[in-house]
Amino acid sequence: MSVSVLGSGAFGTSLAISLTGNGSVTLWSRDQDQAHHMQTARENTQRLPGVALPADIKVTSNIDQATKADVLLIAVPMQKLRDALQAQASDLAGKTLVACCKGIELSSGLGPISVIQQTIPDARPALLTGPSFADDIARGLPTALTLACADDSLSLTLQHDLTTANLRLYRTTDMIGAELGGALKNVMAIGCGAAIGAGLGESARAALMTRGFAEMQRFALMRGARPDTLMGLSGLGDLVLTCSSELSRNYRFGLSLGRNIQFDTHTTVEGVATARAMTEIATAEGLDMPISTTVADLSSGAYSVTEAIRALLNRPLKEE
Ligand SMILES: NC(=O)C1=CN([C@@H]2O[C@H](COP(=O)(O)OP(=O)(O)OC[C@H]3O[C@@H](n4cnc5c(N)ncnc54)[C@H](O)[C@@H]3O)[C@@H](O)[C@H]2O)C=CC1
Ligand SMILES: O=C(CO)COP(=O)(O)O
Repeated sequence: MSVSVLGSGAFGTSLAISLTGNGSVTLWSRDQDQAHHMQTARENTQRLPGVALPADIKVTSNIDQATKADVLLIAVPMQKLRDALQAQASDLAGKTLVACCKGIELSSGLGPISVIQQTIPDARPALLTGPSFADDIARGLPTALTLACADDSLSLTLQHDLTTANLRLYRTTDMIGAELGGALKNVMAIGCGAAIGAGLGESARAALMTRGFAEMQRFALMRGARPDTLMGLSGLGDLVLTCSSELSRNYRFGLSLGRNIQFDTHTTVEGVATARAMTEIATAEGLDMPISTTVADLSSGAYSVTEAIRALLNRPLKEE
Protein backbone atom coordinates (compact mmCIF):
# COMPACT_ATOMS: atom_id res chain seq x y z
CA MET A 1 0.00 0.00 0.00
CA SER A 2 1.19 3.52 -0.73
CA VAL A 3 -0.17 6.62 1.04
CA SER A 4 0.31 10.31 0.41
CA VAL A 5 -0.62 12.94 2.93
CA LEU A 6 -1.63 16.18 1.24
CA GLY A 7 -1.07 19.01 3.70
CA SER A 8 2.03 19.18 5.86
CA GLY A 9 0.62 20.77 8.99
CA ALA A 10 0.75 19.24 12.45
CA PHE A 11 -1.84 16.53 11.79
CA GLY A 12 -0.69 15.56 8.29
CA THR A 13 2.91 15.27 9.45
CA SER A 14 1.97 13.16 12.46
CA LEU A 15 -0.08 10.76 10.31
CA ALA A 16 2.79 10.41 7.85
CA ILE A 17 5.14 9.57 10.74
CA SER A 18 2.73 7.02 12.18
CA LEU A 19 2.10 5.31 8.84
CA THR A 20 5.74 4.81 7.87
CA GLY A 21 5.81 1.17 8.97
CA ASN A 22 2.80 0.31 6.76
CA GLY A 23 4.28 0.97 3.33
CA SER A 24 5.44 3.83 1.14
CA VAL A 25 4.55 7.25 2.60
CA THR A 26 4.79 10.63 0.89
CA LEU A 27 4.18 13.95 2.63
CA TRP A 28 3.16 16.75 0.26
CA SER A 29 3.50 20.45 1.03
CA ARG A 30 2.16 23.17 -1.26
CA ASP A 31 5.18 25.22 -0.22
CA GLN A 32 8.37 24.27 -2.07
CA ASP A 33 10.64 25.91 0.53
CA GLN A 34 8.93 24.11 3.42
CA ALA A 35 9.16 20.78 1.57
CA HIS A 36 12.85 21.34 0.92
CA HIS A 37 13.47 22.28 4.55
CA MET A 38 11.63 19.20 5.86
CA GLN A 39 13.48 17.00 3.39
CA THR A 40 16.87 18.17 4.59
CA ALA A 41 16.23 18.90 8.30
CA ARG A 42 14.02 15.74 8.65
CA GLU A 43 11.69 17.72 10.90
CA ASN A 44 8.60 19.91 10.45
CA THR A 45 9.97 22.76 12.50
CA GLN A 46 6.98 25.02 11.73
CA ARG A 47 4.11 22.79 12.77
CA LEU A 48 5.49 19.77 14.63
CA PRO A 49 8.81 20.77 16.15
CA GLY A 50 10.87 18.28 18.12
CA VAL A 51 9.75 15.13 16.29
CA ALA A 52 12.05 13.52 13.72
CA LEU A 53 10.69 12.55 10.31
CA PRO A 54 11.63 8.91 9.66
CA ALA A 55 14.06 8.52 6.76
CA ASP A 56 11.45 6.51 4.80
CA ILE A 57 9.04 9.43 4.40
CA LYS A 58 9.37 11.12 1.02
CA VAL A 59 8.69 14.85 1.28
CA THR A 60 7.69 16.66 -1.88
CA SER A 61 5.95 19.74 -3.26
CA ASN A 62 5.33 17.94 -6.55
CA ILE A 63 1.62 17.08 -6.67
CA ASP A 64 1.95 14.67 -9.62
CA GLN A 65 4.39 12.59 -7.59
CA ALA A 66 2.18 12.71 -4.47
CA THR A 67 -1.06 11.75 -6.18
CA LYS A 68 0.37 8.50 -7.56
CA ALA A 69 -0.30 6.83 -4.18
CA ASP A 70 -3.16 4.35 -3.62
CA VAL A 71 -4.66 6.41 -0.78
CA LEU A 72 -4.57 10.18 -0.31
CA LEU A 73 -5.10 11.68 3.15
CA ILE A 74 -6.22 15.31 2.93
CA ALA A 75 -4.99 17.14 6.05
CA VAL A 76 -5.77 20.83 5.53
CA PRO A 77 -8.01 23.13 7.59
CA MET A 78 -11.73 22.76 6.81
CA GLN A 79 -12.13 26.27 5.41
CA LYS A 80 -9.26 25.57 2.95
CA LEU A 81 -10.44 22.13 1.84
CA ARG A 82 -12.47 23.21 -1.21
CA ASP A 83 -9.62 25.38 -2.57
CA ALA A 84 -7.09 22.63 -1.95
CA LEU A 85 -9.21 20.06 -3.82
CA GLN A 86 -10.12 22.38 -6.68
CA ALA A 87 -6.48 23.33 -7.22
CA GLN A 88 -5.59 19.66 -7.80
CA ALA A 89 -8.92 18.44 -9.21
CA SER A 90 -7.55 16.65 -12.28
CA ASP A 91 -4.92 14.78 -10.23
CA LEU A 92 -7.50 13.72 -7.62
CA ALA A 93 -10.19 12.41 -9.98
CA GLY A 94 -11.12 8.78 -9.23
CA LYS A 95 -8.86 8.61 -6.16
CA THR A 96 -9.52 7.37 -2.62
CA LEU A 97 -9.59 10.60 -0.61
CA VAL A 98 -9.60 10.43 3.18
CA ALA A 99 -10.50 13.80 4.70
CA CYS A 100 -8.69 14.47 7.96
CA CYS A 101 -10.26 17.82 8.79
CA LYS A 102 -12.84 18.77 11.40
CA GLY A 103 -15.36 21.48 10.69
CA ILE A 104 -18.30 22.83 8.76
CA GLU A 105 -17.57 24.94 5.69
CA LEU A 106 -18.85 28.44 6.37
CA SER A 107 -19.76 29.28 2.78
CA SER A 108 -21.86 26.14 2.19
CA GLY A 109 -22.74 24.64 5.59
CA LEU A 110 -21.24 21.34 4.39
CA GLY A 111 -18.81 18.93 6.05
CA PRO A 112 -15.64 17.51 4.47
CA ILE A 113 -17.26 14.47 2.81
CA SER A 114 -19.84 16.60 0.99
CA VAL A 115 -17.16 19.08 -0.09
CA ILE A 116 -15.16 16.18 -1.58
CA GLN A 117 -18.29 14.85 -3.31
CA GLN A 118 -19.02 18.28 -4.82
CA THR A 119 -15.50 19.07 -6.00
CA ILE A 120 -14.26 15.62 -7.06
CA PRO A 121 -17.48 13.75 -7.88
CA ASP A 122 -15.84 10.47 -8.90
CA ALA A 123 -13.51 10.28 -5.87
CA ARG A 124 -14.02 7.56 -3.23
CA PRO A 125 -14.43 9.58 0.00
CA ALA A 126 -13.78 8.65 3.61
CA LEU A 127 -13.10 10.52 6.85
CA LEU A 128 -10.53 9.99 9.60
CA THR A 129 -11.51 11.65 12.85
CA GLY A 130 -11.52 11.18 16.63
CA PRO A 131 -9.63 12.12 19.78
CA SER A 132 -5.98 12.55 18.82
CA PHE A 133 -3.42 15.28 19.23
CA ALA A 134 -0.86 15.39 16.43
CA ASP A 135 1.91 15.41 18.99
CA ASP A 136 0.64 12.20 20.62
CA ILE A 137 0.36 10.39 17.27
CA ALA A 138 3.79 11.57 16.16
CA ARG A 139 5.35 10.34 19.41
CA GLY A 140 3.77 6.92 18.97
CA LEU A 141 1.42 7.19 21.93
CA PRO A 142 -1.68 4.94 21.80
CA THR A 143 -4.57 6.57 19.93
CA ALA A 144 -7.98 5.35 18.69
CA LEU A 145 -9.71 6.98 15.73
CA THR A 146 -12.88 6.57 13.72
CA LEU A 147 -12.75 5.80 10.01
CA ALA A 148 -16.05 6.77 8.39
CA CYS A 149 -16.81 5.42 4.94
CA ALA A 150 -20.09 4.48 3.28
CA ASP A 151 -18.50 1.77 1.12
CA ASP A 152 -18.00 -1.33 3.29
CA SER A 153 -15.30 -2.93 1.21
CA LEU A 154 -13.25 0.28 0.89
CA SER A 155 -13.75 0.86 4.61
CA LEU A 156 -12.28 -2.56 5.51
CA THR A 157 -9.29 -1.97 3.24
CA LEU A 158 -8.64 1.48 4.67
CA GLN A 159 -9.05 0.27 8.25
CA HIS A 160 -6.43 -2.38 7.60
CA ASP A 161 -4.06 -0.09 5.68
CA LEU A 162 -4.21 2.87 8.07
CA THR A 163 -4.08 1.01 11.40
CA THR A 164 -0.60 1.01 12.92
CA ALA A 165 0.94 -0.42 16.08
CA ASN A 166 -0.24 2.59 18.11
CA LEU A 167 -3.07 3.97 15.96
CA ARG A 168 -6.21 1.84 16.22
CA LEU A 169 -9.03 2.52 13.76
CA TYR A 170 -12.72 1.72 14.29
CA ARG A 171 -15.09 1.71 11.31
CA THR A 172 -18.47 3.37 10.84
CA THR A 173 -20.67 3.94 7.82
CA ASP A 174 -22.20 7.03 9.47
CA MET A 175 -20.21 9.73 7.71
CA ILE A 176 -22.57 12.54 8.80
CA GLY A 177 -22.34 11.63 12.48
CA ALA A 178 -18.56 11.23 12.37
CA GLU A 179 -17.93 14.53 10.64
CA LEU A 180 -20.33 16.46 12.87
CA GLY A 181 -18.90 15.08 16.13
CA GLY A 182 -15.41 16.21 15.12
CA ALA A 183 -16.64 19.59 13.92
CA LEU A 184 -18.90 20.53 16.81
CA LYS A 185 -16.66 19.48 19.70
CA ASN A 186 -14.28 22.29 18.70
CA VAL A 187 -17.03 24.84 19.34
CA MET A 188 -17.62 23.43 22.83
CA ALA A 189 -13.86 23.42 23.51
CA ILE A 190 -13.74 27.18 22.88
CA GLY A 191 -16.60 27.63 25.35
CA CYS A 192 -14.92 25.47 27.99
CA GLY A 193 -11.61 27.28 27.52
CA ALA A 194 -13.34 30.61 27.95
CA ALA A 195 -15.02 29.44 31.16
CA ILE A 196 -11.77 28.16 32.67
CA GLY A 197 -9.84 31.22 31.44
CA ALA A 198 -12.34 33.51 33.14
CA GLY A 199 -11.97 31.59 36.41
CA LEU A 200 -15.50 30.17 36.40
CA GLY A 201 -14.32 26.78 37.65
CA GLU A 202 -14.50 23.09 36.84
CA SER A 203 -18.22 22.80 37.61
CA ALA A 204 -18.98 25.35 34.91
CA ARG A 205 -16.82 23.39 32.47
CA ALA A 206 -18.70 20.16 33.25
CA ALA A 207 -22.02 21.93 32.69
CA LEU A 208 -20.84 23.37 29.36
CA MET A 209 -19.52 20.01 28.16
CA THR A 210 -22.74 18.22 29.05
CA ARG A 211 -25.16 20.83 27.71
CA GLY A 212 -22.82 21.33 24.73
CA PHE A 213 -23.01 17.61 24.01
CA ALA A 214 -26.81 17.89 24.06
CA GLU A 215 -26.52 20.60 21.38
CA MET A 216 -24.14 18.44 19.34
CA GLN A 217 -26.63 15.57 19.43
CA ARG A 218 -29.59 17.81 18.55
CA PHE A 219 -27.74 19.31 15.60
CA ALA A 220 -26.31 16.03 14.32
CA LEU A 221 -29.63 14.14 14.57
CA MET A 222 -31.34 16.96 12.66
CA ARG A 223 -28.79 16.39 9.87
CA GLY A 224 -29.33 12.65 9.76
CA ALA A 225 -26.58 11.30 12.06
CA ARG A 226 -27.05 8.11 14.06
CA PRO A 227 -27.22 8.70 17.86
CA ASP A 228 -24.66 5.98 18.66
CA THR A 229 -22.03 7.68 16.50
CA LEU A 230 -22.15 10.76 18.70
CA MET A 231 -21.57 8.52 21.75
CA GLY A 232 -18.35 7.18 20.19
CA LEU A 233 -14.78 8.31 19.59
CA SER A 234 -15.65 10.93 16.97
CA GLY A 235 -18.22 12.61 19.23
CA LEU A 236 -18.06 12.18 23.00
CA GLY A 237 -14.45 10.92 22.84
CA ASP A 238 -13.15 13.96 21.04
CA LEU A 239 -15.32 16.32 23.11
CA VAL A 240 -13.76 15.02 26.33
CA LEU A 241 -10.21 15.33 24.98
CA THR A 242 -10.55 18.76 23.43
CA CYS A 243 -12.47 20.39 26.28
CA SER A 244 -10.01 19.25 28.92
CA SER A 245 -6.52 19.71 27.49
CA GLU A 246 -4.33 22.72 26.88
CA LEU A 247 -2.84 20.81 23.94
CA SER A 248 -6.03 21.77 22.08
CA ARG A 249 -5.79 24.98 20.05
CA ASN A 250 -9.55 25.50 20.28
CA TYR A 251 -9.42 25.20 24.05
CA ARG A 252 -6.40 27.52 24.24
CA PHE A 253 -8.18 30.07 22.04
CA GLY A 254 -11.09 29.92 24.50
CA LEU A 255 -8.67 30.37 27.42
CA SER A 256 -7.33 33.54 25.77
CA LEU A 257 -10.89 34.89 25.39
CA GLY A 258 -11.57 34.18 29.06
CA ARG A 259 -8.33 35.85 30.14
CA ASN A 260 -8.81 38.70 27.66
CA ILE A 261 -5.40 38.24 26.08
CA GLN A 262 -4.29 38.09 22.42
CA PHE A 263 -4.13 34.78 20.54
CA ASP A 264 -1.78 34.02 17.62
CA THR A 265 -3.89 34.60 14.49
CA HIS A 266 -1.82 32.11 12.44
CA THR A 267 -2.90 29.19 14.61
CA THR A 268 -5.60 26.94 13.14
CA VAL A 269 -8.73 27.22 15.32
CA GLU A 270 -11.45 25.32 13.47
CA GLY A 271 -14.21 26.04 16.01
CA VAL A 272 -14.48 29.75 15.19
CA ALA A 273 -15.85 29.34 11.65
CA THR A 274 -17.76 26.20 12.62
CA ALA A 275 -19.54 28.04 15.46
CA ARG A 276 -20.74 30.62 12.93
CA ALA A 277 -21.76 27.99 10.39
CA MET A 278 -23.55 25.97 13.06
CA THR A 279 -25.38 29.03 14.37
CA GLU A 280 -26.55 30.06 10.89
CA ILE A 281 -27.84 26.56 10.13
CA ALA A 282 -29.51 26.21 13.55
CA THR A 283 -31.25 29.57 13.17
CA ALA A 284 -32.54 28.61 9.71
CA GLU A 285 -33.79 25.26 11.09
CA GLY A 286 -35.33 26.74 14.25
CA LEU A 287 -32.98 24.71 16.45
CA ASP A 288 -32.12 25.93 19.96
CA MET A 289 -28.30 26.06 20.25
CA PRO A 290 -27.51 28.57 23.01
CA ILE A 291 -23.91 27.50 23.73
CA SER A 292 -22.90 27.41 20.06
CA THR A 293 -24.49 30.81 19.44
CA THR A 294 -22.72 32.23 22.48
CA VAL A 295 -19.36 30.81 21.34
CA ALA A 296 -19.90 32.36 17.88
CA ASP A 297 -20.61 35.74 19.50
CA LEU A 298 -17.68 35.43 21.92
CA SER A 299 -15.27 34.45 19.12
CA SER A 300 -16.29 37.39 16.94
CA GLY A 301 -15.92 39.82 19.85
CA ALA A 302 -19.66 40.61 19.89
CA TYR A 303 -19.91 39.37 23.52
CA SER A 304 -17.61 39.52 26.54
CA VAL A 305 -17.30 36.39 28.71
CA THR A 306 -19.27 38.13 31.48
CA GLU A 307 -22.11 38.94 29.06
CA ALA A 308 -22.01 35.43 27.68
CA ILE A 309 -22.36 33.81 31.11
CA ARG A 310 -25.12 36.17 32.12
CA ALA A 311 -27.05 35.36 28.93
CA LEU A 312 -26.66 31.59 29.42
CA LEU A 313 -27.62 31.65 33.12
CA ASN A 314 -30.68 33.84 32.50
CA ARG A 315 -32.28 31.52 29.97
CA PRO A 316 -35.74 30.21 30.91
CA LEU A 317 -35.65 27.19 33.23
CA LYS A 318 -36.52 23.88 31.53
CA GLU A 319 -36.36 20.11 31.77
CA GLU A 320 -32.95 18.53 31.08
N1 LIG B 1 -3.33 19.13 15.04
C1 LIG B 1 -4.06 18.17 15.57
O1 LIG B 1 -3.76 17.69 16.68
C2 LIG B 1 -5.24 17.62 14.84
C3 LIG B 1 -5.79 18.27 13.75
N2 LIG B 1 -6.89 17.76 13.14
C4 LIG B 1 -7.50 18.46 12.02
O2 LIG B 1 -6.60 18.47 10.92
C5 LIG B 1 -6.89 19.61 10.10
C6 LIG B 1 -5.57 20.29 9.79
O3 LIG B 1 -5.06 20.72 11.05
P1 LIG B 1 -3.51 20.88 11.37
O4 LIG B 1 -2.69 20.02 10.50
O5 LIG B 1 -3.36 20.72 12.81
O6 LIG B 1 -3.31 22.40 10.96
P2 LIG B 1 -1.97 23.21 10.73
O7 LIG B 1 -2.33 24.65 10.89
O8 LIG B 1 -0.88 22.66 11.54
O9 LIG B 1 -1.62 22.93 9.20
C7 LIG B 1 -2.46 23.21 8.14
C8 LIG B 1 -1.69 22.86 6.87
O10 LIG B 1 -2.58 23.00 5.76
C9 LIG B 1 -1.86 23.61 4.71
N3 LIG B 1 -2.79 24.27 3.81
C10 LIG B 1 -3.62 25.30 4.08
N4 LIG B 1 -4.32 25.63 2.98
C11 LIG B 1 -3.93 24.78 2.00
C12 LIG B 1 -4.28 24.62 0.64
N5 LIG B 1 -5.20 25.39 0.06
N6 LIG B 1 -3.65 23.66 -0.06
C13 LIG B 1 -2.75 22.86 0.50
N7 LIG B 1 -2.35 22.95 1.79
C14 LIG B 1 -2.96 23.91 2.53
C15 LIG B 1 -0.93 24.60 5.42
O11 LIG B 1 0.14 24.97 4.58
C16 LIG B 1 -0.50 23.79 6.62
O12 LIG B 1 0.62 23.00 6.31
C17 LIG B 1 -7.86 20.48 10.90
O13 LIG B 1 -9.14 20.35 10.37
C18 LIG B 1 -7.79 19.92 12.30
O14 LIG B 1 -9.02 20.04 13.00
C19 LIG B 1 -7.45 16.59 13.53
C20 LIG B 1 -6.93 15.90 14.60
C21 LIG B 1 -5.79 16.36 15.32
O1 LIG C 1 -8.93 17.62 17.01
C1 LIG C 1 -8.08 17.62 17.85
C2 LIG C 1 -7.99 16.57 18.88
O2 LIG C 1 -8.77 15.46 18.56
C3 LIG C 1 -7.12 18.74 17.92
O3 LIG C 1 -7.77 19.79 18.54
P1 LIG C 1 -7.37 21.29 18.25
O4 LIG C 1 -7.62 21.55 16.78
O5 LIG C 1 -8.22 22.10 19.14
O6 LIG C 1 -5.91 21.44 18.57
